[in-house]
Amino acid sequence: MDLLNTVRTPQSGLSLASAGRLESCTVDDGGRLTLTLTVPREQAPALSALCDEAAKKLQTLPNITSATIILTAHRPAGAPGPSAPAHPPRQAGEQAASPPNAAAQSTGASRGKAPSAAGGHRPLGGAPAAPDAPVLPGVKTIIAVASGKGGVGKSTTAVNLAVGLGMEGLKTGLLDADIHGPSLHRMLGTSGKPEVVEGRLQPMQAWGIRVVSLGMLVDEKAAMIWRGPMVMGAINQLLTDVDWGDLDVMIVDLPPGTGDAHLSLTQKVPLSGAVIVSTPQDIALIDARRGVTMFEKVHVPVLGLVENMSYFCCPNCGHNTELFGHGGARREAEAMGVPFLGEVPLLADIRSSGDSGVPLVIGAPHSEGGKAWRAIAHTVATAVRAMQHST
Ligand SMILES: Nc1ncnc2c1ncn2[C@@H]1O[C@H](COP(=O)(O)OP(=O)(O)OP(=O)(O)O)[C@@H](O)[C@H]1O
Repeated sequence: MDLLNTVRTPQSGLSLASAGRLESCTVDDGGRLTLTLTVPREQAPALSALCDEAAKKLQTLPNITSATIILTAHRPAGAPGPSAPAHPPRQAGEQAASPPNAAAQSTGASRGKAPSAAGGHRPLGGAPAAPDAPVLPGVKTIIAVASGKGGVGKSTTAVNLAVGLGMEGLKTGLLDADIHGPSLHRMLGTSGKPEVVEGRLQPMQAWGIRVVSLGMLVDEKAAMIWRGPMVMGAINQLLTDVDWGDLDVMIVDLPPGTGDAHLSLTQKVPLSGAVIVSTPQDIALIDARRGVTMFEKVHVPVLGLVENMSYFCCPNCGHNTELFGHGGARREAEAMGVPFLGEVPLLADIRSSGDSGVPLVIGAPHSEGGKAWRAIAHTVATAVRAMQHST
């Protein structure tokens, strides 16, 4: 905080330490420091201009290899709506996550839809939102991949589905909105940071698709402790500050459950459909049912349920063991009147493909898991094409 106090605005002499409240401070094993500060909304533009210099000062601390400052802004008392990140994460000496004028862009409203009374975002300064301007004008279809419960293979499904859709000939993007546990960059084997061109983040390319994950931009430990408004602001930025270009379909990997990210996404973009992933286990299915109900409430059609970890096929003897039961998701889909998209077995090569950064549909397309996911991708591609022809 002493170091932050040495960097002040020329006009009013404000510093990040004097005007901001420290929310969190983490240092990872590599010496990467991430500070999160809440600042008064009206001072956010002036204070965000100090972040680069302040981050450079922090980098001079012993054992610190890089420093990132994240500002979140409070609305003035009485103003409607939540607070939101005041500018994208900024690292000393790095441009990747800090497009110029980001304070005005970061809450996305300059290109986004009008803020809704239920918690939409406003720009921190600059032009007001264009009421009906679409957020992703070049993206024809947006599909969310969700699960009621964590660890059921939602991200693995999102990756193989997105790459599989690319293999089906659709121009595909993948947005990692699993803010508290972004993992897609690892599953796709991307490294380094996305470039910034003319103030807009460029998606990275992997296995024929475009991808952006918060894991490419900030320290994962910092994102894990973000609260609701910060999560919503970060998702807004990943939608509006990224140059997604023209896409046939965008897959959005949501966090597990039915929380802030889901709300933010459904308010911000017109979702064409949702794919829900579950294991056959009862407890996972109860949560999957909640997910289906949530999407139905916000009028997003559920394209179907995927049963992951459906059975374990022993690589030695070929015997199938139904570790979490079997067929539960198919029965649940029938009971809820939503399509069943297919079952994917529990296989060691699925786990290792996630760790190696080569999705199974690429690395072993003819394996049992590869075939299962290609079939699911084919069904979703058919649904996407049908939706596009009907509009
Ligand atoms: N069918 C499968 N067979 C073997 N391993 C799998 C399978 N599906 C997923 N896994 C492994 O299980 C772990 C969790 O998967 P994944 O990260 O996709 O789950 P998730 O639902 O996205 O979790 P969370 O939402 O909590 O981040 C990963 O290590 C992944 O490789």
